[in-house]
Amino acid sequence: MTQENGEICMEYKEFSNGVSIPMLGFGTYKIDNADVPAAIQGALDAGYRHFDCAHIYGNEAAIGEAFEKADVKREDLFITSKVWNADQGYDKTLKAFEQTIKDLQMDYLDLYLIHWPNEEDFDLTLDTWKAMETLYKQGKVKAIGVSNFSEDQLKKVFAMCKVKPMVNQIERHPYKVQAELGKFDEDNGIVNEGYSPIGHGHLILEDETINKIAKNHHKTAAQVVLRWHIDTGFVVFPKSSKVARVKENFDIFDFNLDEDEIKAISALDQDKHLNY
Ligand SMILES: NC(=O)C1=CN([C@@H]2O[C@H](COP(=O)(O)OP(=O)(O)OC[C@H]3O[C@@H](n4cnc5c(N)ncnc54)[C@H](OP(=O)(O)O)[C@@H]3O)[C@@H](O)[C@H]2O)C=CC1
Ligand SMILES: O=C1CO[C@H](CO)[C@@H](O)[C@@H]1O
Repeated sequence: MTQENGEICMEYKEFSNGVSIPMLGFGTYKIDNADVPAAIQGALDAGYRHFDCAHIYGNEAAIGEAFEKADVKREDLFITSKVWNADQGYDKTLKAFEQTIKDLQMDYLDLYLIHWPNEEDFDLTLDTWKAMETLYKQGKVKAIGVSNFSEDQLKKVFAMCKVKPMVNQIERHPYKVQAELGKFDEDNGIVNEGYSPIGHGHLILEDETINKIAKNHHKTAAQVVLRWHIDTGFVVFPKSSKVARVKENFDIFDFNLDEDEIKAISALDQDKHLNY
């Protein structure tokens, strides 16, 4: 669905509880505190309203400060954060959440995620999920989900949960298409989010096939890759500290890829991890 939001053109995806998320957001990993004010203002000016944050990124307080100073209403923003590995467990998660909303200067989050599963002690992760459910029931978060979870780990959550995860945020780009897990998520009513959507700045933007398609559309390789994500149902949030790129990455709502182009990009899959 495309919506005209004043001047802003955006596509949205709906969670199983009816809450909708803008399919294009802004990633905040590796944005230095000193660069946060300009980055957040630049992203707002370009039209972004969805911001992907995390306690471990070390910049939530600076991001909160930037929103406080910006001319934007809280209800117009979609804010995600994630509970870090060291904060897993029921009580620690509730405490970590309070720290995150204090840093962000907000009284609720739109989406809260478990950042990583604990593979050695998955019971701890299941306790963490119980805390996510508590936050959801208390109305402190509009939606809850996970990140970096496999199909097996999701099945273990399904077996104990009262509220199913609404999101799985996973590494995803043309060299790591995640077809199987993406389909599993979709079949189970979980919205897919793709992190490092342009390969964390590695390789993807030099790819010959992608550049050929980009040339045909008079678009850049980054724009074509972001369009591919959205056309294949993934929510994305590229990061850039450069104003021109922040704008370029948002300028993807005036074209679509045809079926052959989508197939050609998906065929580039090498199951290659690029988030290094
Ligand atoms: N859940 C998880 O475990 C993880 C979640 N994430 C989330 O995903 C977000 C995005 O992923 P990230 O790893 O940052 O990688 P991205 O795929 O967004 O790539 C970011 C890199 O690409 C460069 N770049 C951005 N736009 C362009 C462009 N148009 N042309 C050329 N280069 C460009 C940036 O450089 P420059 O800034 O210099 O422009 C930066 O080096 C993160 O910020 C974070 O919010 C990321 C990793 C793990
Ligand atoms: O989101 C991410 C980026 O930062 C973290 C580490 O600092 C990663 O582990 C994580 O996946």
